Amino acid sequence: MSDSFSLADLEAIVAARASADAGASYTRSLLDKGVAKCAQKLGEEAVETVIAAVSGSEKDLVGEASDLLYHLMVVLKARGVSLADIHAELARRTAQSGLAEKAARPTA
Ligand SMILES: N=c1c2ncn([C@@H]3O[C@H](COP(=O)(O)OP(=O)(O)OP(=O)(O)O)[C@@H](O)[C@H]3O)c2ncn1[C@@H]1O[C@H](COP(=O)(O)O)[C@@H](O)[C@H]1O
Repeated sequence: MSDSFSLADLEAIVAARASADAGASYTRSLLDKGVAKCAQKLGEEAVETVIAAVSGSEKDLVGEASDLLYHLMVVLKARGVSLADIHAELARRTAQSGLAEKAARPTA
């Protein structure tokens, strides 16, 4: 299972749980609170991931990064953005290196 588990599987789980009973699903209860609450949780998990990256163990980082990706999938669901949208944007960016993109930005 874990060898083949992907973000697409997590996206499908989040989509399925969005219509589950709120009392039986953390995902549904979070979505019911609205996008601002989902985004707040994403921000908290991002900070916890940063702390784990700087001073936690590898196990801590794996755990916090997993929480972060789950909460990102919930926020994308709350906003109606699909993983396919993200894949398309990432694919578009492969045409240019990050450094070239940074250099081409208009100066403020
Ligand atoms: N991957 C996850 C996942 N990662 C983290 N979490 C939950 O995210 C929450 C965040 O952790 P916190 O310590 O901030 O929790 P908390 O303080 O209780 O949260 P709040 O009360 O502030 O919302 C915890 O309750 C975790 O269990 C997740 N909940 C669900 N999933 C996936 O979603 C599936 C469906 O879950 P349900 O929607 O609950 O059925 C699960 O089988 C998993 O595959």
